Amino acid sequence: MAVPTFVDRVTLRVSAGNGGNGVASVHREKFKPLGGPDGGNGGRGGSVILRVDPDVTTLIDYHHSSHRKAEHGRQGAGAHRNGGHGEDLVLAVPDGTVVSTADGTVLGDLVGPGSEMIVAEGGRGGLGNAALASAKRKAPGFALLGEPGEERDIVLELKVVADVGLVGFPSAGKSSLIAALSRARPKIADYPFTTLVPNLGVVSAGDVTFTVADVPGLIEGASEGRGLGHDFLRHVERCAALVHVIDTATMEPGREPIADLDVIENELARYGGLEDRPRLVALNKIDVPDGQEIADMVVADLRERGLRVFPVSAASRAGLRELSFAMAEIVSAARAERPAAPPTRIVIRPQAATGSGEEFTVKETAEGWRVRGEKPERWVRQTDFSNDEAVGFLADRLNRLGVEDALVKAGAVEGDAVLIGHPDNAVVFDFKPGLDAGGEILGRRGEDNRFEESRPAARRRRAIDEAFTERAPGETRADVARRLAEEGVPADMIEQVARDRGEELAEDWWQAGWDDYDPDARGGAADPDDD
Ligand SMILES: Nc1nc2c(ncn2[C@@H]2O[C@H](COP(=O)(O)OP(=O)(O)OP(=O)(O)O)[C@@H](O)[C@H]2O)c(=O)[nH]1
Ligand SMILES: [Mg+2]
Repeated sequence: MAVPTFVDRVTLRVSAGNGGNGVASVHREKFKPLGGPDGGNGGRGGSVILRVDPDVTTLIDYHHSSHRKAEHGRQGAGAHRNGGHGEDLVLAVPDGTVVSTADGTVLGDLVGPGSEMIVAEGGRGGLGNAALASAKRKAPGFALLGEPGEERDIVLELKVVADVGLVGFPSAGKSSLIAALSRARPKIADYPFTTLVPNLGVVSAGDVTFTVADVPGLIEGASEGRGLGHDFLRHVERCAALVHVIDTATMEPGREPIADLDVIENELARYGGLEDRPRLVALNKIDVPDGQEIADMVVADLRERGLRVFPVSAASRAGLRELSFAMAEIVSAARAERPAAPPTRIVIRPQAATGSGEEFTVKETAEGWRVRGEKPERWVRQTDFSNDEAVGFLADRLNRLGVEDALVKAGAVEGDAVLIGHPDNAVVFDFKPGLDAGGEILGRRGEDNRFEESRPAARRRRAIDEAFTERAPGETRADVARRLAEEGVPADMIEQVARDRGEELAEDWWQAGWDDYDPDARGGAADPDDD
């Protein structure tokens, strides 16, 4: 298999899996008509993860298929069964992949085999009603929805992390050498700056396999950014060893091998930080008669400087074997000396929607009061708005966070629109402040969602009365009473309505089926987001 064209930049859409929904279920058993809530939690959605794989050298796969999705989490079920997690999608990327947003913000730089980065986090699973139970809300008749997985566009860019960097003047034959040593097929031409982005070749010599980067040509002043200097030097920085590629056959005035070497070394020195890299010298183009002559003239001088020098020809392949084995040697030495850096692990956390470190913000807009914040927005996503109790639970959560207080303080009055979330997909509520500070506030536009303390007593009595009247076949009065109690209706109110209707409720009507269920044993912490 030929190494494909080097691809060093690609835009990719990544979609994490949605979290599974939690489930509302009540334990039922023969002779125990009413058990505790036993709805399991939804599973977490799979995340999309980038991981450096040393066997991958290009980003070409992502050109062919540029939208990648992880698996969704599965729903919870009764009997405390939690839904399975969605499988993470792990995408193999080359060492040195830089990840950024479409607008150029760098999110991370993956260097070192095994380094990884979560680029889209799977949605959390929703809690089932078992997990939502508390002393106050003994058997919630609702569960939380799973959250959608993250989705974003990312730009992957390969910044070479090669074992060996080839450095030299433009047209010295760096790309030609890479092509001769490996299966890489970079562009080769007889004009300077043919190579604009680094090429990477995989070279084997004996039992050592290593990567060689062919990078843009270097000229005097490169350390100050002349030519493609800076780009070039940034790539070289990541190489463990350097090979000077020197053109022995150049006709340009003022150019000769030792002067060329000095110019390049001077630029490397001015860029800094490269002093410790071992170096080799390849005197290229000895197939040209003049080139061979010049090489013979300078070899001794260069060796006197303590350099290992290899007269070679990318064209005739003369000297390439010796050069590649010398490269393998210094690569092995460098690897032995510098154990691989521990892999990095980066997680892109979504930006806090408020950007202020506060839990939420309230702003007045033309459409109404806009509430932004990680928690309020997540809670809204988790809410099943077709379930009154679930909406009530949301209202409680928002209250405890202080959203109502903040709205009142900001000047919101009853009937104002309140929008929670991003302008594109906000949920709109009518503001309806509670009578006391701790009272609940929010219902969805046009609905009164609560079946708890908020309802006027008369309406609640009517609802209880209805529940008794509409008793299902086989359901006893005690069953109805227990169901209502589970829904949070105060026991004395149920008893009162039952008495008014002339229904007889046994003394211990509220006990049956509860023996295996102790909400307080769960610490009564119904809301995992409450500290
Ligand atoms: N005769 C001969 N020509 C060579 C040899 N190696 C490279 N060349 C020629 O030199 C020219 C430049 O080669 P490249 O490999 O593109 O040089 P480069 O160093 O990658 O150049 P830039 O990418 O511009 O920095 C091309 O015309 C090659 O054919 C060689 O060993 N012998
Ligand atoms: Mg080149």
